[in-house]
Amino acid sequence: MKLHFTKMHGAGNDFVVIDATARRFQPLPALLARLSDRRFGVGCDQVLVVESPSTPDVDFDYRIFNADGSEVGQCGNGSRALARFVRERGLSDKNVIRVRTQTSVLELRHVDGDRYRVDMGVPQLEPAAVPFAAAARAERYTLTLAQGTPLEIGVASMGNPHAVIAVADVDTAPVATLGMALQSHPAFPQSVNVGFLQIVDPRHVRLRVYERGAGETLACGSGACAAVVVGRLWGQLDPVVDVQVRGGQLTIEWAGEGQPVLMTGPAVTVFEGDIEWPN
Ligand SMILES: N[C@H](CCC[C@H](N)C(=O)O)C(=O)O
Repeated sequence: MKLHFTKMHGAGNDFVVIDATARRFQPLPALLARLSDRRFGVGCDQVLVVESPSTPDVDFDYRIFNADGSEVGQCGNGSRALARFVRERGLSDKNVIRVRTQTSVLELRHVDGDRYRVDMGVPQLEPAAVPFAAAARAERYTLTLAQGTPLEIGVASMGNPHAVIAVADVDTAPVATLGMALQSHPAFPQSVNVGFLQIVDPRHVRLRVYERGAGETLACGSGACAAVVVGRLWGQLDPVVDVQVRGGQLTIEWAGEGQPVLMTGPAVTVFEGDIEWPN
């Protein structure tokens, strides 16, 4: 069987996108590995599957699989890629489309050129909703790492779990070391995406993210949203922030508690292809 796919990226966070609106896609582990593996397969951070809606309140269902095969409930950069994918393939004639993931309903729209805008929903800040083991909600938590080092973090969910660490310089931050340490920390029962946030000024930040199930990516949309939410809760960021990531730039807007986070950024189609796969 020939499986058609589209290779896309959002600020360097890259995806293999499958149109499963007309034909069901079976997310077999070996097939996901073939699509994700950068040497033995196509290669991407996440595989995105677009399906016909399971409920009338949305236009599409949207499944997200990390490079390690784990299925998750949010992918911000991926949602912009999905908006472009739907537009380019004429899967909808609407200007604003609603998509459902395992954990969220998102609203997507084309802005201009390569730029798309996503309503990422209201961030969840209660520890149990992340999930994160803490007695009560706080703006800052202190975790003790294996070697006894205390670490101060912010925590938020955008439909997927995020920890945010303030650093003086993202270029020298111990992204992989601390990222892996937090991902295996018992306080995060479903692991976590770990953001390293350098605040340049209240309107400009730099960010690197060590993602759950993918390692460090060149951009993480939900990570950029979580970092701005935490930075605003710390009283250090404006309502509109430009987030410089290694693969480009995202603009994140958050008016405050109880309000949705809006993310604007690029989505690019790189190429299309087919792989042979036994059906
Ligand atoms: N790259 C994605 C995040 C994927 C989420 C995944 N790493 C997880 O939650 O496990 C983004 O732009 O939001």
